[in-house]
Amino acid sequence: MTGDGAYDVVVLGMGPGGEGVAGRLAEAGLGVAAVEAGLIGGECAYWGCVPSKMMVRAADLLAEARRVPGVAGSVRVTPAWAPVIDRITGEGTDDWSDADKAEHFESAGVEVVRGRGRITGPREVTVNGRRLRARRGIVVATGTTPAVPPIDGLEGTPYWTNRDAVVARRVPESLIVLGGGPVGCELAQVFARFGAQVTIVEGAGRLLPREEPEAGALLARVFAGERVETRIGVAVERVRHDDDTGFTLTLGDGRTLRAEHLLVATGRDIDLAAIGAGNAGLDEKARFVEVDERMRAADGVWAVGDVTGRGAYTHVAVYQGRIAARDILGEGGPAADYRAVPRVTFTDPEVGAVGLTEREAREAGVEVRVGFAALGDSARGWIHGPGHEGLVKLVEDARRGVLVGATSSGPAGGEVLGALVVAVQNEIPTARLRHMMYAYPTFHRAVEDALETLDHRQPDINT
Ligand SMILES: Cc1cc2nc3c(=O)[nH]c(=O)nc-3n(C[C@H](O)[C@H](O)[C@H](O)COP(=O)(O)OP(=O)(O)OC[C@H]3O[C@@H](n4cnc5c(N)ncnc54)[C@H](O)[C@@H]3O)c2cc1C
Ligand SMILES: NC(=O)c1ccc[n+]([C@@H]2O[C@H](COP(=O)([O-])OP(=O)(O)OC[C@H]3O[C@@H](n4cnc5c(N)ncnc54)[C@H](O)[C@@H]3O)[C@@H](O)[C@H]2O)c1
Repeated sequence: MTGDGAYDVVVLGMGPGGEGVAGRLAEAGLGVAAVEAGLIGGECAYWGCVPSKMMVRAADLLAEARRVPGVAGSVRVTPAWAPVIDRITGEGTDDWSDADKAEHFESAGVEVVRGRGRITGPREVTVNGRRLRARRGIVVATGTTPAVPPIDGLEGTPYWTNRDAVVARRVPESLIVLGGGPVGCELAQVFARFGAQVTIVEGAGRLLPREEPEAGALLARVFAGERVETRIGVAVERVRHDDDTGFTLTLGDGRTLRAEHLLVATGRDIDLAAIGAGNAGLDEKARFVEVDERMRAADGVWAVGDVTGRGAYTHVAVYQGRIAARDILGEGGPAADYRAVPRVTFTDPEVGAVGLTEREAREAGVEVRVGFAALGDSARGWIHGPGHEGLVKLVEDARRGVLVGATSSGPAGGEVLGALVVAVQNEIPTARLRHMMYAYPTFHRAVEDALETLDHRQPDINT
């Protein structure tokens, strides 16, 4: 707090976005109040990325062990859920305690204010009746909550969201997953690999509908091989639950599905009215907080993270947090650039993607040329054997000769993506990418194979 009883900045919400801003500003000597209604670390640390990726890691180990026969002998695989949930409870989330994080921020000079904050005026946030004034401004970093579709009968049933899935003490015998986006696909495969009979119901025409169709099709094929059923392009009309039979879903095609549990993974909600956004001059009815390239949303208001709608990923929140902090400190530096937002769905195979899909590029008027390689056809894919499913797809702006998007799916799809992010972000000419060496026999050599299929123009390596 500064001498006049005000802070320099009030950060509302301490997920990955808010944490970054608060820490950086306090380090620079500003008086910072950080308001958190739940746990410092937000969705990512306690109910999202960290616990779900611990589950994914465990499930991947089981899958690898099951690939031993025919390649390296035999193993007996006996899945056990207790070590997974123990690891999440202990090492992963400290039993859902943020005491260490709070201490870290307090000792760095941030005043942590517990409670649900509401913007009550320009440069003012009220928490439990206490008014916090901010001389420079407020940073809105309030994230999202699970979206629950208005399906007849769903409300009031004991359905799961990601918050329930990551604390489940046992694996259900059967699970319906509503929504085949990243949350639905990752968790469906985890529970299936631990023995649940899983069915995904996805309203759109394919799994991961925001990604390339080839990626969704690949995942559906792999899931079919693991006995994960997928119902694509179908609506759920009604949900019923009773304690004996569990959940019964009536689908638009008249069929019914039954399972012990239902996981709702149909996206995320943002409620700007609930945080009093209108009192700071923001549009409370908007879907997201509109920000400029410096994360400014209004006079004395910055916003970072999921609430800005620029990609619901931790790395986006952290990136934006750095830019907002620099702006608040008057440090300048590069503005936000979203041409190469990387995204990885941690299924097996992983689905990594960056920039535009082929369709998005065409819709943006780009003269598109596409390159493609199947991982199974590559030397490494063949050597790898079971579990080698994957692909690389490149989207080139043919006029400029640069990549504007790429997808990399495979056992290390997210890691291979790194090179493609560098290429898209830095507009490295595809002619140059063709004349690099790609270590043999890596998965990333499939990028070279995909480049080969773009076309066979005489490359000009001096461009
Ligand atoms: C199951 C799952 C898995 C995911 N996996 C990944 C992944 O592998 N990689 C990845 O990049 N992203 C992943 N994500 C997305 C990632 O979790 C989010 O993008 C990230 O948490 C966004 O950070 P944030 O700071 O914007 O918001 P959040 O993490 O949502 O944090 C917002 C914070 O604000 C607090 N808050 C809200 N309103 C108020 C208020 N009025 N007053 C005080 N405090 C308030 C909340 O309690 C919360 O702590 C995953 C998400 C889910 C659900
Ligand atoms: N690995 C990662 O980086 C990772 C992992 C999980 C989540 N996330 C982030 O969290 C956010 C939320 O993930 P998500 O998967 O919940 O959301 P999403 O919006 O990405 O996907 C939700 C899916 O549910 C479908 N759907 C919506 N309503 C439906 C209905 N009534 N019936 C059937 N299907 C329906 C949609 O078509 C969509 O495919 C994502 O935007 C993602 O960025 C990231």
